[in-house]
Amino acid sequence: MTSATASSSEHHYELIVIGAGPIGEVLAQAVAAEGMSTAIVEHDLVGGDCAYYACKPSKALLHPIQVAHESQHLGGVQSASVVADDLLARRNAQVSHYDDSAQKQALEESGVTVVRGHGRLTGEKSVEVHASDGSTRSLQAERAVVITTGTAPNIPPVFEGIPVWDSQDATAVQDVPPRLIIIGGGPVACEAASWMSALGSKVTMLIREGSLLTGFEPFVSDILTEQLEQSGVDIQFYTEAVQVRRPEGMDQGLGMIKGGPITVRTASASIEADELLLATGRRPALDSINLASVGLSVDDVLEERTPDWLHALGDAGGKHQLTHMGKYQSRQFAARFIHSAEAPDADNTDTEPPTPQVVFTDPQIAFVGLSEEAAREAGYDVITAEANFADVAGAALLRDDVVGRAKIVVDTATDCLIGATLMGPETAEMLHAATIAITADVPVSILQHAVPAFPTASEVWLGLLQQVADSAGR
Ligand SMILES: Cc1cc2nc3c(=O)[nH]c(=O)nc-3n(C[C@H](O)[C@H](O)[C@H](O)COP(=O)(O)OP(=O)(O)OC[C@H]3O[C@@H](n4cnc5c(N)ncnc54)[C@H](O)[C@@H]3O)c2cc1C
Ligand SMILES: NC(=O)c1ccc[n+]([C@@H]2O[C@H](COP(=O)([O-])OP(=O)(O)OC[C@H]3O[C@@H](n4cnc5c(N)ncnc54)[C@H](O)[C@@H]3O)[C@@H](O)[C@H]2O)c1
Repeated sequence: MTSATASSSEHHYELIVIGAGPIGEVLAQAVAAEGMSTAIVEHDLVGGDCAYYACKPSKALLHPIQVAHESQHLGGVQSASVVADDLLARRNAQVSHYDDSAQKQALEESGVTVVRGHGRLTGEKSVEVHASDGSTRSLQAERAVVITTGTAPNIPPVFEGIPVWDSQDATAVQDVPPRLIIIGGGPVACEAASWMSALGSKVTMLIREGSLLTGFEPFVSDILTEQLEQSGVDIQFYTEAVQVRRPEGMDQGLGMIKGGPITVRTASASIEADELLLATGRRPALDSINLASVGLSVDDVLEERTPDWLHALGDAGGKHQLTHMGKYQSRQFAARFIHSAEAPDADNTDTEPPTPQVVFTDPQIAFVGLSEEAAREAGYDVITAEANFADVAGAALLRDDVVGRAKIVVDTATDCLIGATLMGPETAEMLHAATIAITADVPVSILQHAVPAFPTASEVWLGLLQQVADSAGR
């Protein structure tokens, strides 16, 4: 067992982690649990964006909305409706009213030293922490420094300098704007359109491309567009902002409307709203950690041209922007760090596991592995199968009017699943079956003997697997 050593001006740890989001926390806790001295540096809330400004508050808002929707499509119950103030109160409770003391305490109880302040590199294995009270603390790593600083929003040039909402404001919404423009069609835009519309905003989505959720199976966009439009969202594809004006813009705090009306001019129209949410993606937050002090650029980190002692994991590493995938990276890294005397490579895994993702819209969109298009682009020869959830007895019992579709992608060379999309009722909880099938390389001929219980939505697998068997001539 080793412990932190401190001289009057410098504190030594085996591992220093910059950024206490879920990825940094998982790594620091795993290493500290082995008795290795570990410090984690955080300049905002311990728990990171995920806990306070992203995953947790967004799902805290979306789940009651989903329950209300379901009850409106279920005979035999008096349907529930969303009560805006109560919904925001639930969100506040789920983010502990933006108080991280319990999360900080949990980290400290697991043996991690939490250092509050902005961390930046000052040289090899050296980190300087600037606290909000103006004090500075120097930390020295014996073995490694890991950057887990998450992401910062992408701001297209036309929006630069104009006060508007980013995803943090949307998840922390306090003031509900009567009219909201959302720029973008990714998961942030689609989920935020769902909760802002349920809270009472008239939402207009402006999307540069011709679909929502690019990269997912094409039917996902078709179904989701119809569902969002039915709930009152106006969706305009192939539409880009060319000019933006907000004469009385001012930042009034997180989740508050940032001033007077905002006007967006597109190629064909001018649209006015009370707020605008930029959901145009996020990039690794590597700009303010002084990489130059160790002779590195942002690209060096993203392309893994870093010295042995320096690594970036989670969103900051640039491979995924999903909590569960970052936490997986942390567990893998921690195992190698604990068992090797040297600092391990960040990416020393034999194979990259399939990536699952759930977008918590109504219906839920659960996706793992490769879409058909991505599989073909990667050179696979594939068989695909599709089925509607409305044709599955177990799904039809969950909701009176079932909307949704499932698709699987099978590699003909191995007869194994390489991708699955389940868009329908309660599919978030069904996804792991597909993830296990892909990870374990279970052939379709075996999967056909995994019998789903009746009457559940999982019976969708029966039709999908039979179609693949038929196509393969079995
Ligand atoms: C609205 C929204 C909803 C999302 N929903 C989901 C979801 O449902 N499921 C999912 O898997 N993913 C979701 N994501 C993505 C998910 O939030 C990220 O993948 C996840 O937060 C990454 O964790 P992280 O630890 O890498 O970074 P973060 O959670 O961003 O944490 C990084 C931490 O580092 C701190 N930090 C940064 N720089 C410094 C510095 N120099 N010094 C000290 N501290 C620093 C930050 O303050 C922050 O606390 C969502 C994202 C958004 C925007
Ligand atoms: N449930 C979930 O798993 C979940 C929920 C929210 C966010 N996330 C993750 O967080 C990350 C950020 O999400 P996101 O939706 O912001 O990013 P994204 O990259 O998935 O989508 C960004 C959208 O903005 C558009 N865009 C980008 N630049 C633009 C520009 N200059 N002008 C107009 N449009 C532009 C893109 O075309 C796209 O539609 C993603 O990796 C996402 O997977 C996950």
